Amino acid sequence: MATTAPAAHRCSYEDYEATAKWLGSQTEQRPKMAIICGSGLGGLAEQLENRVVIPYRDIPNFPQTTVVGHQGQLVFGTLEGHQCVCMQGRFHTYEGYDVNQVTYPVRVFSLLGVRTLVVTNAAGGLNSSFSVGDIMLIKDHINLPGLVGNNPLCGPNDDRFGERFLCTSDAYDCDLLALAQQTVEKQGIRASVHQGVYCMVSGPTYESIAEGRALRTLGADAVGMSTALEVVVARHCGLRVLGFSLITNKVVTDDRTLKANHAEVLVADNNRAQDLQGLVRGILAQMSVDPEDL
Ligand SMILES: O=P(O)(O)O[C@H]1O[C@H](CO)[C@@H](O)[C@H]1O
Ligand code: HPA
Repeated sequence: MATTAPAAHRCSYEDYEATAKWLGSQTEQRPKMAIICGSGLGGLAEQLENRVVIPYRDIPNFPQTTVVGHQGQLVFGTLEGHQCVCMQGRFHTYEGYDVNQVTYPVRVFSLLGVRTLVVTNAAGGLNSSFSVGDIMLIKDHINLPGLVGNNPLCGPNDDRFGERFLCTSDAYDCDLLALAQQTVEKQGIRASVHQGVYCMVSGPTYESIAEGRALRTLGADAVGMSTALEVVVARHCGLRVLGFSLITNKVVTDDRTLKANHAEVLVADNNRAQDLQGLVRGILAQMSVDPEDL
């Protein structure tokens, strides 16, 4: 039987606007910051004050989450003085969504007034100095799907969002990264936090031994099945980006008896998600709050 990639799901500017307008009618909160919670990392959204929770199923044009560890709701609220909107659950291409659906919320957030995107993910460690439970501050990415044509910016460019040819050499904001590193020093957690390169693959297969080795040779420190597409779209609409990977497993690069699995990913999240939450909160506490948020 022939298999085909999901047909391109074109979203018009009016679709994004309609979703943003609907969300704007559900809450008076106007967040300047959006946080995407990775697999098993939705706990951050529980920490928001003045929470307004909106299930994805109620939101016009929104996809639905299908992966264990991704709840499927937006949570508006305040974290360390910043008005935020958290995605408790994200979308992946391996679920059958195309790149425009996976990144749909990011453009909606930009229309809502969001200026900073914080992305988090669960990732497999490729760098041999990383341990399970470590945090990686993302300093750069390899957008493997994008490099071979599955880039959300392919197709007609909508200048209302951004320019045709996007530069991604500065995708992860240097100032935010420096602030994150300062917070790491302040919290005394330097031994378990690293800076590194995230490689996005499409999944849902975990890497073969040869693939794991190849990704390491390419220069990746961690690998996952998300994030890069969201970051590309965020940068296209001019958002600043700060990214974190929680290293939930070591990518198998030699021992054939070891097998990665999603249960192991969620267990590691469960054990270490609070460290990541503490770091994100510490960074936000040091970021100046937009006067409009007060
Ligand atoms: O990137 P997030 O959504 O955190 O999830 C990661 O964990 C899942 C695999 O265990 C994949 O979805 C991978 O991308
Ligand atoms: N590979 C790809 N994606 C992942 C992994 C992994 O080892 N762990 C969590 N997400």
